[in-house]
Amino acid sequence: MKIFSKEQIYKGDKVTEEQQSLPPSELMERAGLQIFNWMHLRMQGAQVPIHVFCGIGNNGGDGLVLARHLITHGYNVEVYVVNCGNSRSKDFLTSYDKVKDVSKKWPQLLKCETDFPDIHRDDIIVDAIFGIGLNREIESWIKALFNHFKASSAFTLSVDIPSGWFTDKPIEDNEGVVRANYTLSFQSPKLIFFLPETADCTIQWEVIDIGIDRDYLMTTETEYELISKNEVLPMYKPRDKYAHKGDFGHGLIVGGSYGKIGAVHLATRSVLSSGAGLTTAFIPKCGYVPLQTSLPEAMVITDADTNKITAIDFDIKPDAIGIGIGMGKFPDTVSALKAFLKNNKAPLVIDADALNIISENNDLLKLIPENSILTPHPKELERLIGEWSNDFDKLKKASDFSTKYKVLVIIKGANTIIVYGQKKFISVTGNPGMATAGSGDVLTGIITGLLCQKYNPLESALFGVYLHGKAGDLALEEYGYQSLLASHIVDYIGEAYIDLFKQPEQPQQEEVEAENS
Ligand SMILES: NC(=O)C1=CN([C@@H]2O[C@H](COP(=O)(O)OP(=O)(O)OC[C@H]3O[C@@H](n4cnc5c(N)ncnc54)[C@H](O)[C@@H]3O)[C@@H](O)[C@H]2O)[C@@H](O)CC1
Ligand SMILES: Nc1ncnc2c1ncn2[C@@H]1O[C@H](COP(=O)(O)OP(=O)(O)O)[C@@H](O)[C@H]1O
Ligand SMILES: [K+]
Repeated sequence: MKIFSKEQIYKGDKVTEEQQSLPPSELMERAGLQIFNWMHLRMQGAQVPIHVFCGIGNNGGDGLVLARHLITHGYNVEVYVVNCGNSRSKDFLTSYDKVKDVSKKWPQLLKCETDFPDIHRDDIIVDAIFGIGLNREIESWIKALFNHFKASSAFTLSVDIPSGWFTDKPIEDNEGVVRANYTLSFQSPKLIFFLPETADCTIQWEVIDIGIDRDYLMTTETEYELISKNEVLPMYKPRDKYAHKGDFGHGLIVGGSYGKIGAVHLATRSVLSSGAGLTTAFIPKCGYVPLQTSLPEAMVITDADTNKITAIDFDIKPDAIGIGIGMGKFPDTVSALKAFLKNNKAPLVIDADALNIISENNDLLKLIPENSILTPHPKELERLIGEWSNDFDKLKKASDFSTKYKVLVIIKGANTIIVYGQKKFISVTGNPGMATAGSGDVLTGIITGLLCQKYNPLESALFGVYLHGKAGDLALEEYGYQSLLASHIVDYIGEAYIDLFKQPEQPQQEEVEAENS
């Protein structure tokens, strides 16, 4: 699903109005009606007090359309206009007049703190004060209004975007914003729903379709895209009945040191479980017996050294290599990585200590093959690209890094972001149960396994991050947040593949008949 920028949304409105020859404020009518339908479906006429707070731009206009429908359907509604200036939008004024057609009560004008209404914790707040048009700091009395919402603990439904948040830059005052329980976002979600510093703007969100021109939506390239099942399903490569293991490539995991052979086990098993035909681990000698015993499907090649990697020599021809897991940064290992990068021709997934070594030896960056996949967690990313001032700055720096060195950067986190030059993909699979030792090693293994099977680097990164998160989500159902282990994620890679082809559950015929009767 594409995430449109504010500028693209405004352009989409214009194109739609032209293409569909819409009368003025028709899109606002659609927006307000859709929000009403959403509420009506859930509230079924319940007389809970609903406080609709409207700004004076089009977001406020949407709020007024909603309020009008709530009033005509007999809901218990109070409408307020948050008077923060004189530049009321044309469509706002049209909606304002229409509210007066259906109610004798004028919307209450709020101008300062003494005007604030009482809000009970069981009431509902609709926040239609600022939308994507917010363009400057908010006055302090409006921030006080936002705090009044918060203090009430009432359920807060935000229209399009919680008020006070910008679509493309951080907020300056952490207190001067609305934090919504639910946000109904028009046509596409907002980027801020997915970034660590801003995701608490809303607990849940949903996209509302207001019929923006389909061609425009299809043909407009966006900087950000959400990745879920719909996006990865077309990448899946089905298996031919007569396929043999030679068709699915040979994956190599290079890593491990004394006490960290388990990490290699997890990654190697993930290469196998994601579908590679053959898999080899290159490790120090100390890992030979444990790995051969615990993972009979894998082959093992050892370094000359017992405890660490000192020279990455092998006589196999891997189709993809995942390197860095549990490897340490011993001087001999640093030299081994340098020598390896100079000679290597295979596609790479670079993780953990290999990333840390590269961060400390910038001259190695130019040795990384084009389209290699780097999988840093935030601390490793900082070592690579330097400090950032906020999430937007982080994404810009990561994009510049990806463009400069022609590599893919996977920023791991609650919502993992795959950076491919200036384009960014956000994966929404995964859960906090995966914040556990070794889960990153599993991701490296999965992506290496996909590269082996001739998924191209971008597909491997997107599909790999999706499968990893999905396997974690499925494993969660069995183990719960606390007991989920990285090896459980590996166990569920197969279920994650199978789930690709499961349809959402359809209601049984009897249920449909009961609903219709
Ligand atoms: N395709 C879409 O997504 C559509 C969006 N619509 C709505 O239109 C909204 C955008 O409308 P607008 O562009 O009018 O913008 P907003 O309604 O977000 O607000 C802009 C108004 O607030 C003022 N303002 C901005 N920052 C302020 C501040 N800090 N303090 C006081 N006043 C401030 C502006 O001068 C302007 O008058 C969307 O968020 C959405 O709710 C719909 O009405 C139609 C279709
Ligand atoms: N709260 C979370 N929600 C979703 N995924 C998470 C969360 N915390 C961690 N993960 C995922 O778990 C993995 C952790 O990787 P990493 O930090 O490298 O762990 P390790 O080094 O222990 O293997 C990443 O893929 C990350 O996206
Ligand atoms: K809003």
